[in-house]
Amino acid sequence: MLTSLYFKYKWYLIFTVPMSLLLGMASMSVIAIISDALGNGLDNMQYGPVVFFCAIGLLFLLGLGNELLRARLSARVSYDIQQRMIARVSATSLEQVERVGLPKVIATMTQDLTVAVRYFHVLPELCVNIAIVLCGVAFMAYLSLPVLGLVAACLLLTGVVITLLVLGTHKDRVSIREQLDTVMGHYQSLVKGAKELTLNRHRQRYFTGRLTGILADIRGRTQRVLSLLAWMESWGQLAIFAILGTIIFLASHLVPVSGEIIVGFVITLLFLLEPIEVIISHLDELVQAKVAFDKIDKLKLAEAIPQGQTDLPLLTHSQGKTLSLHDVVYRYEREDDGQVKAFQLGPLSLQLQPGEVTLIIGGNGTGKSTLLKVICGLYPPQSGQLQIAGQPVCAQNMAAFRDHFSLIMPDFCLFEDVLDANGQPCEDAEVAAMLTQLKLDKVVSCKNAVLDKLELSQGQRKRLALLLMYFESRPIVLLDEWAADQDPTFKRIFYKEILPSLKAQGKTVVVVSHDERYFDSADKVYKLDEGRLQPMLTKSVINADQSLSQHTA
Ligand SMILES: Nc1ncnc2c1ncn2[C@@H]1O[C@H](COP(=O)(O)OP(=O)(O)OP(=O)(O)O)[C@@H](O)[C@H]1O
Repeated sequence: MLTSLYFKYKWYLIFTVPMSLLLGMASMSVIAIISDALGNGLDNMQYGPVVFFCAIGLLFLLGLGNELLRARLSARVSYDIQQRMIARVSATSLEQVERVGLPKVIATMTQDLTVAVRYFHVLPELCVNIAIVLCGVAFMAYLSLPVLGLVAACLLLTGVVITLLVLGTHKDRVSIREQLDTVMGHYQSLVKGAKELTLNRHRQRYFTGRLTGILADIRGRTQRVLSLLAWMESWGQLAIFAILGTIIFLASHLVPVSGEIIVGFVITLLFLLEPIEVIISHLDELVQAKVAFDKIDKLKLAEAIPQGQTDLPLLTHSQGKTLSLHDVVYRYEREDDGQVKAFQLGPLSLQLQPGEVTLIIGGNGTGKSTLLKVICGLYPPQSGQLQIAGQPVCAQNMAAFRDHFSLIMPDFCLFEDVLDANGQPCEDAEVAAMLTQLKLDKVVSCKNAVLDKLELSQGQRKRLALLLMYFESRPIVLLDEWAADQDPTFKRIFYKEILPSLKAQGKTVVVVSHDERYFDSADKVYKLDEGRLQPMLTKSVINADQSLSQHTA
């Protein structure tokens, strides 16, 4: 990401270099005038007050221009980095987000972005201060090359020590940042597991003990980093004062030099004290920002939403087009203590028709949820093929393919905005009517297409998810154990009214369920066993079979 930002903002950065040099030269010209006045006395000085005020006027304009440029660059980069991150997280496959894990993504979105944004704020200021120091060195070279030789030797030594100290902080900075991912995960558990931890003090002690152990390690490393920074700053100050002492007390004994030149050196070095301190502190910020950029890159987020997506025809009942899976395989693989643990779904083939309700049953961990994610393209199959209306689904048309689906999983996320099929806000009156049908009108209302309350019971939240799905109006509906949290009355309404209504609208409906009582609501029932799919006979088929055989007898 850092390289692409350099590239995008190259003109700002390139422009910063001459601006910084001009600013450095203007600063030095002011110092030269002051040193001339102090060294030669007011009667013998070469430059008058007019030159001085012109020089500080130029310094003001260049300084202001540079700060305005920096503010513009910094604000733009900050906006750009955050927008890129949102686009990249949205474009990243579910598989990759699951592989990385929520704590790492959150740590990066909150911690790394803030630090990374500072990089382009600090870089121009670093440039300016380096330019000032270089101009200061050039001015000192003009005053006396032999004395500069003394100064340069001390400055070089200081620079080497400071660089070594900065590099010394890098390892600890990386380690602190790595541990922050774990801390973020623990913070989540602390909030999510508040009930369990409050009820079990042993677990709470064990848990907080582990967390504080990590925090103690971070504390130790932070202390080491801050100590190194303190060394750096003190060393920088000491070096400047040592150089001043060398010039004042030793220079005239070592090389032939006048009092005015010594005054010039002293004033320049005192002036350079602040730029040198700024450079030292900014070097540390750059190290931190580099660690943050590396961390962002490590998430392996997608670069952007893939371009050149082709559209697929939406499935409708009248077209009678089918969604089919042909010898599809999806495999999870995880390494545990050097052993590869895997779960494989398929190879399986399945045909889903508009206006049909298909029920998937099976024990825990047999692959039902995985199958739904494969059907809707959240997990692209590793082999085999998905087809819709006879058209193969591939990477290029995957986004258009996913537009066919509404999915409600047990860990669904409820959004407060009610949007229609085109992503536009829905009419409040229509939403209110639907809330009444779902028996939610007493607890939730909708204003400007925004639901006013999401803190509800799990069964009620699932009804709201159904409401959002209804307005999205997608042709294929996938419901994973939706009815599991409903009371008996609403369970019956779901199987006997809602599913038939979806069917009548020509939707392709796939329901994962353990509700044996309602298997006859489905047109087809399949059982998953260890990732293998087997068709089952439904009651309605059995009844139809029986009545047919009675009729023929
Ligand atoms: N993200 C993942 N990474 C690795 N393995 C996973 C992942 N998600 C699920 N699995 C494994 O895949 C298998 C099938 O999981 P899945 O969630 O599809 O089962 P399920 O039939 O829906 O179970 P349940 O009825 O309990 O919801 C399980 O053995 C599970 O451990």
